[in-house]
Order: sequence, then structure tokens, then C-alpha cells
Amino acid sequence: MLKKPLIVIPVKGFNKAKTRLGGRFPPLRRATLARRLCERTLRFFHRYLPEYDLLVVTSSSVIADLAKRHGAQVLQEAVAEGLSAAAERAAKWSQMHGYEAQLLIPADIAHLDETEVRSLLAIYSGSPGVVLCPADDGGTNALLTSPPDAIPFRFGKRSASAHKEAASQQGIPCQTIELTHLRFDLDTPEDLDTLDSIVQQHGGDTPRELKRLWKLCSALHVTTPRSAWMTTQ
Ligand SMILES: Nc1nc2c(ncn2[C@@H]2O[C@H](COP(=O)(O)OP(=O)(O)OP(=O)(O)O)[C@@H](O)[C@H]2O)c(=O)[nH]1
Ligand SMILES: O=C(O)[C@H](O)COP(=O)(O)O
Repeated sequence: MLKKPLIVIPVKGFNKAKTRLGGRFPPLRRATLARRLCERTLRFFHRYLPEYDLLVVTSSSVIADLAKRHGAQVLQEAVAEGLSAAAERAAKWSQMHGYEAQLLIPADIAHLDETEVRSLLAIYSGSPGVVLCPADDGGTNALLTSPPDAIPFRFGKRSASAHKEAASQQGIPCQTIELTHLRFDLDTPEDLDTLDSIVQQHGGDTPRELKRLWKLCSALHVTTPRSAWMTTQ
């Protein structure tokens, strides 16, 4: 029987995360947001895809403990060297532990939806190849690689195109799947505005996960002018 892909969640230390939201949240609140995003991601996989093994890659012992409490295995980095390095490290680990594929998902997706994630995983056939879901900004919000190290990881700006190009260079197929919710990660102030617009537009019909995230962001939002809290850093 085909072994299920390993789900890999890379998580940067909370106090170093979400820096692009620095204009909206001061450091401690950014860390709170990063923690909550991470917790809901771990909870999602533990609850809705329990038959898949989960690996958290992190340099933080706090995150390592959190991951273990959610049933994940942990690959501890000495230092955070960026997302591509974390993905590469995970790929080595996956292969060493007998996985024929890995699915990397960042810990900042606004709304993880079981049907979407399962539809992506259903594309996996066991043959060499790549399946990816692009982010709205051209990044990569899900990257399934078979074998785990099928391509060199190229996270960063416009990484979806870079990953497609990498697959083409390796001569392996790359399938792109456009998933409405999975495309949306919370990176920038514009993403916060998008979240706000979705909630305003859908009102009571807003998916519960998005509504909860919106409430959290609203509670963390500092109404004091940015310049005021910046001078206290
Ligand atoms: N293990 C590990 N995870 C990382 C690293 N860099 C980013 N990540 C994770 O990769 C995912 C996407 O992160 P980004 O959006 O690039 O970074 P971020 O910290 O969330 O936000 P910015 O500071 O604004 O870039 C998140 O789950 C991060 O925690 C790293 O060096 N090591
Ligand atoms: O593709 C990427 O590099 C990752 O998704 C992170 O990028 P983003 O968080 O900036 O979209």
C-alpha cells in the first residue's frame, strides 16, 4: 500500500515571525498572532487529517513542545535559516524515515479547509512529481513533493513560478491546484484588509475560522498611531 505523504509544517520562532505586519501590530502582539496561527494549524491537522503523520520543523523549543502536544513529530533546527532550508531539512528527514512524499504547508493560512487539503492530497499517485497551490501573492502555500527532495526548494517572492520551473528543470510533472482558501495566507497589511473585507462582505455567513481570526486580529490591533508604539521599541 502507498505510504501517505508526511505533512510538514515549518514554524519560525514566534518572536521573529510576521515582521511584515509590523506596521499594524507591535512585536508582542505579532508573536501572539504567530502563536495562534500555529496552534490552529496544528489543531486542524490533528483533528481533520489524523491519519497523516505530522512533522514540525522549528528552532524553538517552545514550538517543539507545542507541536508534541498536538501529536506532531519535531525536527529541531539549530537556527532558523529560512523556509527553503527548513523544507530541505524536512525532505532529508522524510526520506530517512521512509516517506515517499511530503506536503509542506506554512503555519499562516487564514482558513484551512479539510476538503481542499484532501483534494490536493488526492492528486498524489506515488509517481515522481510536484503538486502546488499558489498563494495570492505568487508564493507557494502548499507544496507536495514526491520524492520529498524532488526539486530544490525556492521559497521567497514568486516561489510558485520558481517551483514550477524547478520541476521542469528536473523533468518531472508539476500540477497546480487553485484552492480558494489555501491561496490566502496572512503576510501583509493588505492581507489583513482582505480579511476585513471578506468579513464585512459575508457578515453572518463568514466561515467560522475566518471570523475567529478576524476577531483575534481586531483585538490585537493597536489603535495608537504607529509612530507612538514604534518609539517605545
Ligand atoms: N522552521 C522554519 N520555518 C520558517 C522559517 N522561515 C519561515 N518559516 C515558516 O514558514 C511559514 C511562512 O513564513 P513567512 O510568511 O515567510 O514568514 P513569517 O515569519 O510568517 O512572516 P515575515 O516575518 O513577515 O516574513 C511560516 O509557517 C513560518 O513560521 C525558518 O527559517 N525556519
Ligand atoms: O512561497 C513562499 O515563499 C511562502 O509561501 C512564503 O511566502 P509568503 O508567506 O510571502 O507568501
